[in-house]
Amino acid sequence: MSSANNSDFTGWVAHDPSAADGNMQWGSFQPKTFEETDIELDISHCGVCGSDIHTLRSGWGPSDYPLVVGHEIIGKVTRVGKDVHDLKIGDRVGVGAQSECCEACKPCKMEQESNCEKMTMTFNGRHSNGEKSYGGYAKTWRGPASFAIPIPDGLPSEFAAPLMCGGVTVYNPLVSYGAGPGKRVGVVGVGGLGHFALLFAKSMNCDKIVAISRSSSKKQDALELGADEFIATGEDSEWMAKNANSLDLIISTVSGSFSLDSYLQLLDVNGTFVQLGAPDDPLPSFSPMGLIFKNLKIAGSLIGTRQHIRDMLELAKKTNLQAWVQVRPMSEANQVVIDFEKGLPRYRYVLKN
Ligand SMILES: NC(=O)c1ccc[n+]([C@@H]2O[C@H](COP(=O)([O-])OP(=O)(O)OC[C@H]3O[C@@H](n4cnc5c(N)ncnc54)[C@H](O)[C@@H]3O)[C@@H](O)[C@H]2O)c1
Ligand SMILES: [Zn+2]
Repeated sequence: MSSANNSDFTGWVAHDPSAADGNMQWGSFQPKTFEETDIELDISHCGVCGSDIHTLRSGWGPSDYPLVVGHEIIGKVTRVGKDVHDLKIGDRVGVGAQSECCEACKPCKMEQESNCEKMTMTFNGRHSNGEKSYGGYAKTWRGPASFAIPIPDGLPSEFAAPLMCGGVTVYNPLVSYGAGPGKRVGVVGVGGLGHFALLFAKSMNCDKIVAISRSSSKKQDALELGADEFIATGEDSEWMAKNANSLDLIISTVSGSFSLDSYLQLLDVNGTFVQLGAPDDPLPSFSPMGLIFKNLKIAGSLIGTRQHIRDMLELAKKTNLQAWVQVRPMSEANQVVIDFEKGLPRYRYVLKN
């Protein structure tokens, strides 16, 4: 690993889509200009999210290379701009998938800033000053203090890191769609987001939690994570009929293509299907009949607000949430990306400096 000059930061730089095959280069990159509303972090941990991989391979359209991914960042504050009043050097904070908002658009005024019309994504985005945003597969992070959330004492950094994106992305729709007593919740896709959805649905005391996966290889894990039942869609051709009308809310974390029709059959009257996974390609068409006859709703949801993050961190601390993380050295990031693509994480890799 070579050292960088004073003005540059050092991290895993992706130069083209081959980065997703484990071809990121350790080297220097130019962070945004330091402004008085900014902080710098000495990064201790960064979770590995499916969105990192989509972006590395330009799956959502051409990425803005060179880039540094990673938006589940935990670090200690090492520098504070003059206009930052609520953070100080030494504080332990987290930065998730969003690192800036405009404060002026309709969603921002509704305190729904995670849907800001001009939002800055933590990597592969642009700050309000026009400069590129760089993520957490690095030594140092620089950006606005306004999206750095203090981590409650007692919550380990390796658990806090993946909560910053993976955790809040499922926490938001679970809360927004009333997960809790009286609700039967299905979770499709038992990966990073999915495992958090099972853990949180359990801590919210839902009536029934059902994990839905293609094979039964994760059945035992899902039951330990809080599922009451498990459906292996690839192993039982009768799964839709057997489980029809059995759920009120489905949280789909599926990152690839899937048939919406089949999952809608599992919803009971007035049920809601929330899509969180963001496949590279559009989904196959579906029949509106399934929606119409049961008054179903299809929703999407993007990460969560700062208040969601704060509330979630408190819940995680209060319930002693045990995320299933595998801590790997930052130096192994390329191998970690390869392993992620193979579907090996159980259930979230966290890079540690
Ligand atoms: N909406 C948001 O704000 C938001 C935030 C973070 C991540 N995401 C997206 O969510 C998705 C999941 O992210 P992750 O970090 O949990 O990834 P992950 O790879 O850990 O989990 C995805 C899971 O879906 C499973 N899966 C894939 N295709 C499937 C199918 N057809 N049927 C059933 N299961 C299937 C995979 O095996 C895997 O277990 C990604 O697309 C990511 O970009 C969205
Ligand atoms: Zn993410």
